[in-house]
Amino acid sequence: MKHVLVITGAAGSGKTTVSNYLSEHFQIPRVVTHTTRRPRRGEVDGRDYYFETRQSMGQLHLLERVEYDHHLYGSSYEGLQKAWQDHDMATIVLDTKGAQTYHERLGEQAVVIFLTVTKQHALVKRLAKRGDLKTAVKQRIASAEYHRDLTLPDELTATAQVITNDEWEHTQQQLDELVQTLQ
Ligand SMILES: Nc1ncnc2c1ncn2[C@@H]1O[C@H](COP(=O)(O)OP(=O)(O)OP(=O)(O)O)[C@@H](O)[C@H]1O
Ligand SMILES: Nc1nc2c(ncn2[C@@H]2O[C@H](COP(=O)(O)O)[C@@H](O)[C@H]2O)c(=O)[nH]1
Repeated sequence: MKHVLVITGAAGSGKTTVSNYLSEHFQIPRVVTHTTRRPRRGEVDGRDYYFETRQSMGQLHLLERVEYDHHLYGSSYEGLQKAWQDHDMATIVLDTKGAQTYHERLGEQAVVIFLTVTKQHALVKRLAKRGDLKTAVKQRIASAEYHRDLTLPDELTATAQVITNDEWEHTQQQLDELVQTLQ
């Protein structure tokens, strides 16, 4: 059975870091999603996201679409099929609303990983350390979506793999174990 590892959690919890690790160490491809937000420093169109306008976003054939911190984000079934073409596993980085949609639509094929940290203030520190502009961090942590994504939705508590990403070595160990069980 093909699987998609749906990596979710609050901003700064380490979703992209986890996806990059799985790509580098296990060659698991990431589904590139679409957004109307502007690229951050170093982000590349087609690698990190497909950067869209509201108009071009409206023309896409999407599996799900959300509004997060005043911007649109969406992922397509075609993107998932493309990642699955040569691999039995793929990753996708989503907010918790998107993670619920994948759980509902794909059932057991969607393995949800919810990332959290013990101390919430670590998230803000990590966003600043990543180089995000102060104003962008302020806006992000003031958003309703940021607060919502600090908690795993009730619908996912029975099935999601919860990883407390305080110490990277421990996170890595849990990811290695998870990948082994799915291979
Ligand atoms: N266990 C960890 N310990 C310390 N720093 C970490 C850890 N995991 C990730 N980071 C760092 O935290 C920052 C945020 O990580 P990342 O970009 O992966 O978060 P994210 O959940 O994808 O955030 P966003 O939703 O805002 O895109 C990065 O600079 C990353 O290197
Ligand atoms: N439901 C979806 N969520 C998505 C998608 N692509 C990214 N995301 C999530 O949005 C927030 C904000 O991302 P950022 O890159 O601006 O920090 C974050 O939680 C992402 O995981 C998507 O296609 N659908």
